[in-house]
Amino acid sequence: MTAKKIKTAFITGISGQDGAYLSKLLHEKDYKIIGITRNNHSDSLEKLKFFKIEQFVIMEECDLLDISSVLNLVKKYNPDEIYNLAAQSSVGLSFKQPIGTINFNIISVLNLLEAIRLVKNDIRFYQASSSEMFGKVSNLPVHINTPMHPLSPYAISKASAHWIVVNYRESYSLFACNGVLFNHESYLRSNSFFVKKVLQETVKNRDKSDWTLKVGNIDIKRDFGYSPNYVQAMWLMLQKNDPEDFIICSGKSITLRSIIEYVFKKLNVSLDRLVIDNDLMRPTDIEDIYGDNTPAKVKLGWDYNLDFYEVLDLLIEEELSFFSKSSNN
Ligand SMILES: C[C@H]1O[C@H](OP(=O)(O)OP(=O)(O)OC[C@H]2O[C@@H](n3cnc4c(=O)[nH]c(N)nc43)[C@H](O)[C@@H]2O)[C@@H](O)[C@@H](O)C1=O
Repeated sequence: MTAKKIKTAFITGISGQDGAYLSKLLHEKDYKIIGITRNNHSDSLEKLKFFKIEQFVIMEECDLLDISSVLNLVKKYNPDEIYNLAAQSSVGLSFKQPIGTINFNIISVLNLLEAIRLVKNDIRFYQASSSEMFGKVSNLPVHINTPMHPLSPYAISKASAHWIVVNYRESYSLFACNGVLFNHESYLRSNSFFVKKVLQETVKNRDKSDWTLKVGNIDIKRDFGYSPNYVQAMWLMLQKNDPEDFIICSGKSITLRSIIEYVFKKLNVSLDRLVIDNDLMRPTDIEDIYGDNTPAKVKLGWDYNLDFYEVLDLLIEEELSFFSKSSNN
């Protein structure tokens, strides 16, 4: 009997929410995981520590804007798969730092694809593409071929990176594909994002008499899902016989206001605590967006049927439980 080959995977952006859930998944599948971060600070390991898997990940510091560093790393480990999750991922920040966002989110992808092309062209490449690139859509649900009208520097950077991946696939026959993920949340989401901010602030401050929740435009709609399930789709995409781009979403949009109302009601918080702050509004924002996940379900066998209110129930429970643990310490 031949021994099963251990696969090696690079995960760029391993310190984020998806990096942690994907590491957990690949660890369960016996991968050798190389985690790539911009700087090897101890806080890069925080989310891996949450799952107690930090000792199973080899961490490497690498500036993805520097092609020599990327080439050296690919030569050193000869990975089978690269999951590119690294990005300046905040849409809001991209309005303040458009050049940095566009520069990093495009050149890092080009460098990784060039390294694959030059060093080992059978490495399978996953790009974290984003629903933001569709922007101002006139027909819903969004499909993979829906025309793009990006509404932010972040969205422009993700649209460019998306087409670079398609171009490398078509020009050099690389196994490179885009997972176009819609908003997806979890306990490990950074608190600069809307859902985590609402949950964390409300759980932490609900008993304080002078606390208010300040938010921007909440009369818009988004298609929200659950991160642990979305990273499964990333892995499934790289196990297919042929590379293909997929929309990964729940298929339904809900208003941000309804999320706040739901969380406040569950936690017995009065809506008087809600304050709309114009400083938190973006120059442009998507009014409503949701996608069609049928191809992912049919062709990848991706299983997703969660309603976002079910996800919220789970997240509220987790937030309450970790908050009470941290207050008791
Ligand atoms: C798919 C996409 O998903 C994420 O991008 P995002 O949609 O910008 O995520 P968010 O949670 O920051 O905003 C969601 C919505 O909520 C509105 N909003 C209102 N009030 C606040 C507020 O107070 N804070 C924030 N952050 N947003 C607010 C805000 O204007 C926006 O319409 C990233 O993963 C990104 O990398 C990605 O690819």
